[in-house]
Amino acid sequence: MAIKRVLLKLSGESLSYDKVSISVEALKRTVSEIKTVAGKNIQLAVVIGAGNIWRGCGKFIERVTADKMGMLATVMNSLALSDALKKAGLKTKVFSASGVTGFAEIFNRDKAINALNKGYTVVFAGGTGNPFFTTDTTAALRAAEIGADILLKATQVDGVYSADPKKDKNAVRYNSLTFQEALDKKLKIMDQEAFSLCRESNISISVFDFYKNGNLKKILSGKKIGTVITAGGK
Ligand SMILES: Nc1ncnc2c1ncn2[C@@H]1O[C@H](COP(=O)(O)OP(=O)(O)O)[C@@H](O)[C@H]1O
Ligand SMILES: O=c1ccn([C@@H]2O[C@H](COP(=O)(O)OP(=O)(O)O)[C@@H](O)[C@H]2O)c(=O)[nH]1
Repeated sequence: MAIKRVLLKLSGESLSYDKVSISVEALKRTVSEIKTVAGKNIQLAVVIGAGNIWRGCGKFIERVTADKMGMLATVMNSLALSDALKKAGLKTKVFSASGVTGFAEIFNRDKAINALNKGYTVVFAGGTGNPFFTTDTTAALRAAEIGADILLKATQVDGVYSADPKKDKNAVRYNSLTFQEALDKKLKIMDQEAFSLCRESNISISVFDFYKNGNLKKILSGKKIGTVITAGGK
């Protein structure tokens, strides 16, 4: 099946080189990767996390409040990304899960699909709007809502392994997996909720190393890199 509508999940660290802020150089690099695919027969929606701004707060601040801060931080990242994409010549729209009057339009599925059909790169901010969730689950949710053909999970590792490859040097990489296998093996590359949602909506997930230049384009050109997680067998 030809891929037309894509949900790209970026972690907040894709906008940062020091893991604690937004850096212009990291932002520019992320934008240049997105620019190689957006608008070229591909409808692109992006969910961006906020690990760069938020990580660590949870230890000091009560969970629900910390989660609200995390969601607000995704709004900041989304505004930064959207603005940088505009500077690079793309049309963009930001939709936020919760009302942030004056900053971004509130999420509306029909409006988001309409914008994608008109060639806008759409950025979904504010997570799901609820604490106790992550932006991985947000990505799966929005992918299902907009009827995305695939969810691309951009990470610092080159696929899904039998264990976290940053912690276990004996971890083995999978080329492909089923959702059932990912759930049964409790693979921590994404939340179990995200796997379940994608399985229900039959949306494949591709986990790939976003930090190698050209990988995003390669995946959308059909090159087999990273790990693909699907409903079907290996
Ligand atoms: N089974 C696994 N396979 C691959 N990565 C895993 C696995 N379990 C945990 N991880 C970790 O999950 C991380 C993905 O975290 P995330 O914050 O979403 O993206 P990023 O890679 O940008 O930090 C990887 O960097 C990796 O260290
Ligand atoms: O629906 C959501 C999405 C996000 N968050 C909060 O926002 C933080 C930032 O998102 P995430 O950790 O997914 O960012 P990433 O690791 O992708 O940069 C999360 O940890 C949560 O605290 C939340 O409460 N609900």
